[in-house]
Amino acid sequence: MKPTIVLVGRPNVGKSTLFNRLTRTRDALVADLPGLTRDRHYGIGRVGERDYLVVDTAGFDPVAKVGIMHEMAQQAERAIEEADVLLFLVDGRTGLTPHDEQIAARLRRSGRPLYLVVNKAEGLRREVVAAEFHALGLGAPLAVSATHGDGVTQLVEEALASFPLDDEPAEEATRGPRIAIVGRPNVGKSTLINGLVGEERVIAFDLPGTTRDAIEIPFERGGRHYTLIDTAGLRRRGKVFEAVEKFSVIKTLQAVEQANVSVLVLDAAQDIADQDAHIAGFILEAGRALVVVVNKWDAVDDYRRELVKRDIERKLGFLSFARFHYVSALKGSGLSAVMKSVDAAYAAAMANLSTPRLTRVLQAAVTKQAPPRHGVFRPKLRYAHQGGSNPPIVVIHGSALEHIPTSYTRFLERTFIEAFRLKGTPLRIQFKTAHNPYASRD
Ligand SMILES: Nc1nc2c(ncn2[C@@H]2O[C@H](COP(=O)(O)OP(=O)(O)OP(=O)(O)O)[C@@H](O)[C@H]2O)c(=O)[nH]1
Ligand SMILES: Nc1nc2c(ncn2[C@@H]2O[C@H](COP(=O)(O)OP(=O)(O)OP(=O)(O)O)[C@@H](O)[C@H]2O)c(=O)[nH]1
Repeated sequence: MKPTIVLVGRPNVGKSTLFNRLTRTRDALVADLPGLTRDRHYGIGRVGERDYLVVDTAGFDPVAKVGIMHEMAQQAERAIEEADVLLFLVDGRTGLTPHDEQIAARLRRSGRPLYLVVNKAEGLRREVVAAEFHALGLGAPLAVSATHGDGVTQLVEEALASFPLDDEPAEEATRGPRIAIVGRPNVGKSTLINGLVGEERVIAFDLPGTTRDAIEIPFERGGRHYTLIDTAGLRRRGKVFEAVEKFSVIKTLQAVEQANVSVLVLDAAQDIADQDAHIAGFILEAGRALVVVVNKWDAVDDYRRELVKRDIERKLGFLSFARFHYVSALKGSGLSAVMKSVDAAYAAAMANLSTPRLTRVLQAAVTKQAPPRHGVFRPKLRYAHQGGSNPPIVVIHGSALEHIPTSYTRFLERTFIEAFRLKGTPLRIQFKTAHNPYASRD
């Protein structure tokens, strides 16, 4: 499982700037998708060999007792409790403040691994920085500059040193698709899980009370094996599952990461909210196969149904790669079709794409529509092979490929998805340019 880094600190110390730097490598993957707004607080990142989730607790105001600020404060509190590593940011230019000391006291109480990060340290002398912040009693501060990037790689390496590098889920360990059922509070996730699992055979269900890893529930349906990745601490009472924890964004994201297929549950009785879009965006960023379930279809009339469909089109247009189902988890209607789409999305995410066929499809695409010329450069796409699964990665070799515009990359993605019938999964394209400075000129 990818470790979760949580950024905490008073306003203006540079949390968002550090967050952006820590997640930047991933931005390019999901750039320019119509309708997609990135969640500025939750992201995936990679520095060197290290993959991680990163959470920015910006706006964290522990004094708010009601309303949206209170909600945010609660999620921040949860993030602190669920962090694998806390990075406590202070401002090297303004020095230590009483507010820093209050936050430090709160973080110490959490008992989570904690690193003191002195930001805006470009041009500052290490000894000065160390002396100033030593008083916090949090050990030697790590000096960084979020804007310039100084010290950020060392910071990540040091903070994550104790976590194992390899976090690919062991494919052999479970049979069949690993499914994460996600969505904001009250959309009907537990009801859906019961509809899918409750009546069927649950192969083994133990409660590893202390483990912080997501819990897995293997089950069988229609003679096929699946594993459910739990997001809410499910407990079984008789035949039904109950969620015993409140909604947690971090658990949701970790479950998505660990799954092959995410089932995003939406509530037809309510408008699509930012939080729906953010979870959807995260699934896309993680490259996970997706099935969208619009739940509570029984509770809405035809007029509302039309509105919902239009609302989805407008706000979740970037999910057009996924299949949508309009169901009633409560009445159990539409669930078999959901599972069919889960199977199809899983097959697409794990598909083997042969090199000769990929190359043929690539060449046909280029014949149909050549990549645009960029100044004196005309990108040349020569051959393609598969570079990974879940999501499928297509590696394209050629020259001057760095000049290929995003729109053309999207065209290639669509072409591969159609040719290999990969409905339900995002697909990634990586370009590898041969290092011959003349090869690309014509
Ligand atoms: N000199 C310098 N300025 C920085 C650095 N990192 C951030 N800043 C500046 O500090 C200011 C605050 O940065 P933010 O990233 O918005 O701070 P924040 O902690 O997210 O603030 P809130 O969203 O209010 O919690 C901005 O003007 C940044 O440009 C740094 O490494 N060096
Ligand atoms: N009419 C209707 N109500 C439903 C349906 N599915 C769930 N509900 C109701 O919606 C409410 C929330 O359902 P839950 O399954 O607890 O939702 P959840 O997403 O697990 O909620 P959290 O555990 O808070 O995240 C309950 O009152 C359900 O009975 C449905 O298909 N139709």
